[in-house]
Amino acid sequence: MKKQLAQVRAQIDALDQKVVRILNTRLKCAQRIGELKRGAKTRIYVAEREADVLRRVASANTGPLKPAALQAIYREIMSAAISLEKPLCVAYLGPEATNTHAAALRKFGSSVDYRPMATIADIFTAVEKGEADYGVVPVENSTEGSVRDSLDLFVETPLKIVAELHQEIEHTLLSREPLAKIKKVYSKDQALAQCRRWLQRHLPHAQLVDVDSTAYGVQIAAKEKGAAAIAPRLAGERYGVPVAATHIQDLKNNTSRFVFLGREASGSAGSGHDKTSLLVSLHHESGALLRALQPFNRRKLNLTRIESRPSKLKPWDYIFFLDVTGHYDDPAMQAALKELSRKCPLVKWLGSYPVAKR
Ligand SMILES: O=C(O)C(=O)C[C@]1(C(=O)O)C=C[C@@H](O)C=C1
Repeated sequence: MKKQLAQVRAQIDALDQKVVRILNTRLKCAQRIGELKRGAKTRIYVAEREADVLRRVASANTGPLKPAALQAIYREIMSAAISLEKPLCVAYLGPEATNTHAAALRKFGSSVDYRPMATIADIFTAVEKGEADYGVVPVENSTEGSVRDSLDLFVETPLKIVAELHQEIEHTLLSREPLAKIKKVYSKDQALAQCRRWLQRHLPHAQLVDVDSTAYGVQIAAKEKGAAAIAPRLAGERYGVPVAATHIQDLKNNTSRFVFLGREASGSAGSGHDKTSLLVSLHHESGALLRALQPFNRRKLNLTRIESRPSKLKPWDYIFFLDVTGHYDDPAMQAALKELSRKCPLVKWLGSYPVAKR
């Protein structure tokens, strides 16, 4: 057995040499692409190309490599490629170890720079001002629905959505105290709401305190007597707060959708499997919403989401967020948008980007 083990390990050693050589050859190609992009002043991160690369390698995979492992490996390879093309900075809702941080790492890998921001509004501002190249914000959750803080910021921002990601969210109660001694639970409003029933059952007398992020709640719970936080388990490890209870979200498969914001929209070619996000306001007349949706329906453009928010300009005046399958530059989408613009006082294109796997 010892001899056989040594033989197979020698085989692995030889293969590793080859893998490293091939990786470096691939990275040299990325460096060349970087030169070309810098010369032409075009985008370094190209979501639609990454989606294409991931599709190609997935279809070449005959196993035993698992699809998720292949995807994670390629995430890191492309992250290394990006960092050789140009140092990129991604702003996320900090401090470290929030769910938004995890989503950012899953999208951009570990070779780019990350910048924690105190609030969701700060993420928009950092990208708008060019202090970060991209920003990541949560937009909706399968248990609690829309993240209002994020949606409202889309009204004013010139930024475009360049990518999306679905991430399963598991909540952990972190505290230095046993359950019986917990008087306050700190977390982001969305996380508190996703654990509402568990909190009623196990901590009915605790005060629930809404703070700017889950990991910020953990920083408070690290210092305050009688305090706990709802956050990712990793945040407990990061800030030295022990686990008091795990899997406390009310629904299994609790998933959040994150979007990535950039100053430049994704390319006109698209990935072939894209989604377009829009913000629309309507005239106050009966049937206005129906008429606004007809241009998509007639062209068989699938409406995957509609969400209303108060316009904040007048009471009972609303704006609508629409997600439609297809790319902004598709002829059918262009025709639908032209028609929509004739019917609505405001149509704002928020971005077109590859549809993420759920
Ligand atoms: O094809 C490009 O535009 C590249 O920069 C290369 C590459 C890759 O490593 O495959 C890296 C970053 C981009 O986001 C997309 C793809």
